[in-house]
Parts: sequence; C-alpha cells; structure tokens
Amino acid sequence: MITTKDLTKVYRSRGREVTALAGVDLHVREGEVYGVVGTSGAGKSTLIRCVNMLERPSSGSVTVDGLELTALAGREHRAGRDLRAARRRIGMVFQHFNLLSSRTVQENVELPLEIIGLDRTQRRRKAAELLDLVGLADKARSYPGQLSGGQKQRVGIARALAGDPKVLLSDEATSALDPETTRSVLGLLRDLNRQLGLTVLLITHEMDVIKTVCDSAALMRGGKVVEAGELTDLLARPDSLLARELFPLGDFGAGHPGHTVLEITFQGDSSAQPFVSQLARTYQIDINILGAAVETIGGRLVGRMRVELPGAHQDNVVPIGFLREQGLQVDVLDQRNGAVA
Ligand SMILES: Nc1ncnc2c1ncn2[C@@H]1O[C@H](COP(=O)(O)OP(=O)(O)OP(=O)(O)O)[C@@H](O)[C@H]1O
Repeated sequence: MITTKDLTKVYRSRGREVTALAGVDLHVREGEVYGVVGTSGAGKSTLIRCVNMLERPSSGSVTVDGLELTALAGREHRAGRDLRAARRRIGMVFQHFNLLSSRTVQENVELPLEIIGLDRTQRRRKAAELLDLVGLADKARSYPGQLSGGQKQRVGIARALAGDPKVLLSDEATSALDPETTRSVLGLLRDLNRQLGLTVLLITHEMDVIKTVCDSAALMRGGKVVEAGELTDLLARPDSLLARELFPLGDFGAGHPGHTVLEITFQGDSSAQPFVSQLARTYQIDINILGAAVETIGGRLVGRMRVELPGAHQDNVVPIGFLREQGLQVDVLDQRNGAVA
C-alpha cells in the first residue's frame, strides 16, 4: 500500500547540508498498522512528510495505493492537480492536533469537506458521521479549547478521515498525551484500522506505542532503516534490535559456569504448553528458571523465559531439539558475553 524506494532527503540551509533520509526502503502492506521508531533526529518526521509529499524528496520514489506520488510531483499544472487529488486519499494526524481554535469541532471536521467542494448539507452529515465514529458526537458544537488533549486528537482523526482515505499517517499523534489517553487514542486507531480496513503508518519515539498497536515496525537510525519486519517475525529473531527493545531481558540472571543457558520465546498457542515440566520429565534434568516475562505485543501474547540446563551446549542438543519441535524459539546464550551464540 505504501512503498518507498531508495528515498533520500537532503536539507540545505545556510550553506550546510543535512542528510535526513539516506536511502529508505519501506514497504507497508494494505490493512496493517506499521510503526517507525527511532530516537530524535533519526529522520522519522522527514520520512512521513515525504510519504505525502509535504516535503519533496531529493531522490527516490514514493508509491501510495499504486500511484507513484514522486512522478506526480512535477511542476506542470496537471501534475499538481493529480498530486492534490492523491493526497486527499491520505489522512494525516499531527502531534499538536493542528485544529482551528475559532471553529467548532464540527466546523474543524468540515474544513477538508469544504475544500473537496461538498455542499453544506453533505458536509454536516459527513462530519456528524465522523464525529460519531470517533466517539465525539456530543462535542460537535464545542470549541477545541473546551476539549481534553485526547478529545482534540479524536477531532484531528475525524478530520483526517474526511476524504475517506485508504491510508492514515500519524506523526507522533500520542506524544502530547498522558499514558491512559494514549492507550485510548491508540485503541481508536486500531479500531479504525479494523473497521475501515485503513492502512496506518505511524511514527513514534515510544516503544510502547509499537508494542500496543503495530503489526510491523521499522527502526530508524541516522536517516536509514536498520531493521524492519512483522513484530511476530522480529520477536523470533535472536539478533533483532527491535525485539530486544520490545522485550528487554537484561535483568535476568546470566547463569552458572558449566551450564547451558537458553532463551525461549513463545507466542500465541505455544505459551500454554507446560514445556518446562515436560522437558524435565522427559529427560530427567533439573531446569533452573533464571527469569521470565509475558507481554501482549500487537494483541498477541508473547513470553520469554531464560532457563539453565546442566552441562555444556553439546550435552543438551537433544533437549534443545525437543523444545524447538514444540514450536518454540530457542536461542543458546553465550555466557561469556551474554550474547546469543
Ligand atoms: N527543515 C529542515 N531544515 C534543515 N534540517 C532539517 C529540517 N528538518 C529536519 N532537519 C534535520 O534532519 C534530520 C532528521 O530530522 P527529523 O525531524 O526528520 O527527525 P525525527 O526522527 O523526526 O526527530 P524528532 O523525533 O526529534 O522529530 C535532523 O538532523 C534534523 O535536524
């Protein structure tokens, strides 16, 4: 649904050049919630602004819903008109809501409908539907100044949906909100994604946002995507940086010399299996549990456990094979440096 190929953006100001995007390849599938995470300055805002051409990329391409926007971004009149039409199918939600304070909630939502050219009755009906969808039907006549942060963001989301977009871009939509309001706004985004089949691309600096709402994620550093994929796949990859941050196990014990330390990741159904006791019974071995944690990631239960088996790695090849046969992700930890061997 959204594809960027070798996307670069170089800002030039006062004789200085800053490379904000250094060849970004991103692929967001239709109907998924995709999160881009990274620290300040990584290039996240630039990326999302290039996706809807608020910012012109220096090179590379952006395709949304089969239409190459970078090819439409020419200077002729017609190209500009086509780009504006394509942009209407892309909704955008901002960190600071960007509502007009002199207009009521209803009028804020009507604004893009005015630009599309709907008449007054059509605008009213559509705005009422959208406010109902975001749970704010009773606030239509209020002004933004009378609303809480979470309510303002709901208005921002209703406004973003006015052009019936297939894609919603969210630029740190919950960064200005408290944790509880963040959860409810993320819940709304998830509901809209499911109900309307809306593809959502969001940027955030918070891992919790990725954990709560995303199907897939990309990690950006220094203008590049250093890792990307579906969360369930990333969690099964022992070397995944995103998985380590989504599910830190740093405080777990590192084990004792002469033992084999395993990190076991289980998802969905396999979490119910009493694999530790099965392993102990089948192979008559004492298993020491060094730590365990369970999290809900992307609506799916994921657990990690660090266990210690007596003996060296080569003595435990059969029990490790047994665990893997149960559908578990098993990584053998190198005790010298705590890394996965
Ligand atoms: N308009 C601009 N002119 C010059 N440099 C810019 C401009 N916008 C961004 N940059 C620079 O580009 C780089 C990437 O910035 P960007 O805002 O995309 O990062 P970010 O990951 O969104 O960070 P933050 O979370 O702080 O917004 C930074 O070095 C930034 O200073």
